[in-house]
Amino acid sequence: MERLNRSTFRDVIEPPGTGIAHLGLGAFHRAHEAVFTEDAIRKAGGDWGIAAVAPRSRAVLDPLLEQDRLYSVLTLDGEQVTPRVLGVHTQALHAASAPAAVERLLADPAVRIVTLTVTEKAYRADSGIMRLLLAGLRARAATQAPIALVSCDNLPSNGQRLRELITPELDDVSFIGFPSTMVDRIVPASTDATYATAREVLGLEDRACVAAEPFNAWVLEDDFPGGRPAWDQAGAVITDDVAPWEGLKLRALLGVHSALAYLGALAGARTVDQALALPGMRSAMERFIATDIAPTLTPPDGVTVEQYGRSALERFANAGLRHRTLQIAMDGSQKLPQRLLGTIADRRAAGSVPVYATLVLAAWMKFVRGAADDGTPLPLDDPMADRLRATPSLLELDAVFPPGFADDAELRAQLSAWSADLDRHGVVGTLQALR
Ligand SMILES: NC(=O)c1ccc[n+]([C@@H]2O[C@H](COP(=O)([O-])OP(=O)(O)OC[C@H]3O[C@@H](n4cnc5c(N)ncnc54)[C@H](O)[C@@H]3O)[C@@H](O)[C@H]2O)c1
Ligand SMILES: O=P(O)(O)OC[C@@H](O)[C@@H](O)[C@H](O)[C@H](O)CO
Repeated sequence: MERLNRSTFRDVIEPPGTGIAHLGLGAFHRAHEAVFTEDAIRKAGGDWGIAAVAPRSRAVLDPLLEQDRLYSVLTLDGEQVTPRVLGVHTQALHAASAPAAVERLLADPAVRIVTLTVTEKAYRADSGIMRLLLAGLRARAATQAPIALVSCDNLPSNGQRLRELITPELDDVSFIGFPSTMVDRIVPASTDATYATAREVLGLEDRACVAAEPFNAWVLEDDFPGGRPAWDQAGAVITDDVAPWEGLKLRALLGVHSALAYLGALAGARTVDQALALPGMRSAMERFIATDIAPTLTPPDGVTVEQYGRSALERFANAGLRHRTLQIAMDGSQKLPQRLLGTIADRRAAGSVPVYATLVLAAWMKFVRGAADDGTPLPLDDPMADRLRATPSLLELDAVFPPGFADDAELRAQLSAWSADLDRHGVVGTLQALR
């Protein structure tokens, strides 16, 4: 079968120039920012082509280069597949082997935006990608060409987080904007089944394709000193304050996603939709949202947490996505603080013990121990894996847990009760007893 490229597929955009450097050439960027940006260029023009930077692995970079940087996004709605070929990438670079080229890109005044999807664990001044970003910004200081650094990672106040990371390392940040953003589209890692679907629907071999759900959302603060694509004309929401959206997403969507990942993985569910279909799971998740999460959030005007949570559950039920529970379960030590532990801390401060949230925490603790309910080994893919496995009382890890958790007798009692239930009855037995 022929390969997807600019000769085999001609009806595709070719941006007139590069205005964005993107760090983190993973699945998410290809189905989210790239789609918004291509739509914005189609609607309003602009030299906003994207130079994508793969920090370490060449697994996406090489196929993309072989395909003239074209790839498809396969939108999956149950059994229905809608393909779309994107051509918004003007360059693709490898940071690990060509750091000087990336540094030049970041210093280039024509590039006015740097976006990032580098996962939670890369947000440290000493991570390789941050050091490279800092080197590029130091080189850029010579021209002071205005630029926005836009985190598209699932972190609270992600713009502020970047600002706090970057500011102490540079003499001058006056030419840099740090808008916070809320990004939302479920984009599972591609598998052989994804490549097979692409072959079927495109009639071409596409080794850089990604599959995604129909839903796609982006809320951004407007802090772009060098301008930005007309993302608003492509459906993005530009706001003064992203915090209410962020809180909702982190706790009512991602908190529930992680809950399904840990409870599901323990029960032997391979995918999120399978986890949600376990007996008792949906009603437990509805109660987790209504009883534990909702009281901790002030949602944006016109939205209720329960409504938002119900729509999140509908999205998780999309069987076409086959999003693996073990993928979402990765890096729990980096994800749970913003997805779950904030909810627990807020409920404890209000004098309540959040029963469903502590069940999820007990499930993560059992997951860390490495065996499913039927004894099947579970992998612990986490930058703190060694410390997690070596620590007898996880609540004492202050790199993960907020202060006060370790000494909270009521919280400990609820957690022990759930741990005993999970050990004795497994996830399904525990959930069924809740009904
Ligand atoms: N996939 C989704 O559904 C989704 C949705 C919303 C937000 N996000 C955000 O995007 C991030 C990436 O998701 P993805 O699906 O693209 O994952 P992915 O595994 O496909 O890609 C991860 C990217 O991050 C880079 N990376 C990983 N660890 C790094 C490190 N220590 N230093 C520098 N770079 C590193 C990888 O090289 C890769 O380019 C997530 O962590 C999340 O914050 C993902
Ligand atoms: O991408 P991760 O690994 O940080 O988290 C896995 C999922 O929970 C997450 O990617 C969601 O699918 C996404 O954030 C929905 O917008």
